Amino acid sequence: MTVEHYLVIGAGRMGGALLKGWLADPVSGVVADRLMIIDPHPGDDARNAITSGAVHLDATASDIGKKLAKVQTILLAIKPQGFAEIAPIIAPHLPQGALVISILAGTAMDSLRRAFPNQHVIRAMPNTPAAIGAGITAFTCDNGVSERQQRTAERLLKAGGTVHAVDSEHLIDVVTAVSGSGPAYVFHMVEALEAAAIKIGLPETIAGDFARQTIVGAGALLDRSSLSASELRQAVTSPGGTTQAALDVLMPELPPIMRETVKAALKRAKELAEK
Ligand SMILES: NC(=O)C1=CN([C@@H]2O[C@H](COP(=O)(O)OP(=O)(O)OC[C@H]3O[C@@H](n4cnc5c(N)ncnc54)[C@H](OP(=O)(O)O)[C@@H]3O)[C@@H](O)[C@H]2O)C=CC1
Ligand SMILES: O=C(O)[C@@H]1CCC=N1
Repeated sequence: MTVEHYLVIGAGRMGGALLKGWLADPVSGVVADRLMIIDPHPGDDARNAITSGAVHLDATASDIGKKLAKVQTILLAIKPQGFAEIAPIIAPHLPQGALVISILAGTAMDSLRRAFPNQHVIRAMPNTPAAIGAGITAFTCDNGVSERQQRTAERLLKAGGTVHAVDSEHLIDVVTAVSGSGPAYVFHMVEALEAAAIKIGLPETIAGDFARQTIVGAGALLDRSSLSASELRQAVTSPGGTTQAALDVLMPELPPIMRETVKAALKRAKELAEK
């Protein structure tokens, strides 16, 4: 059986979250001493992995080709803006037929294919809850990705939570706007609830706690309950009560704002693809 070697290019917040998830999950098949990291300033999770035996590589070192000769699977997790600079430095040293999994928002399959002409490419869109196995990821395969490579990608992405294969690249951009960026929408809701709580008189010392735990508790209930979000909302809402009064304000406003929110993210993904 071939022993798989993995490379992470860009181990900041998202690359770090994923590699932390891999190392915590034996099913991922990734162990520290078969993991290589290229990142001039790796984040905390990657630094911990390096302490545990992962190899920190310098992409410009003269022996980089020798070091990368055994790599079969590469996670590309740099900022989209850095892609044009780093891809030509690394691609010539990657083994022919290796799998490149890109999580770059808006970087099109076409650009990835051109940058890695001798490799096979998967575009995936995870989210930061992957760091605790509670993420959701969509991925799509380019032509030429083998079934074994698709299984490898699913195994790696599943260490971060739920995984869905989608058959169009456009859906990766759509998912980016929904779940990729989505945790930020929820965190902003906590910020807004905290600010509103202070405004109506909750002391600043405890307002953050009440706002945060409201979202944490509601999320956990949503996770564990068999009821839909709509049914759980109705369970809070007594006819003629306080929640009804609140939702009379919120419900007409939030759906159009949410629509504009995801549309702005999708538009930006398409703009990034044109750069
Ligand atoms: N954050 C998120 O929620 C999600 C992000 N993504 C995608 O993941 C990618 C990374 O985002 P995120 O983790 O937030 O960004 P970060 O900035 O946290 O991570 C990127 C890392 O890449 C490093 N880096 C910069 N230049 C190079 C280089 N030439 N070679 C190797 N590494 C380099 C950065 O170092 P330095 O800090 O020194 O620049 C940094 O550590 C993006 O493409 C984004 O679209 C996808 C889904 C969700
Ligand atoms: O903001 C971004 O562009 C990335 C993609 C999804 C989440 N963060």
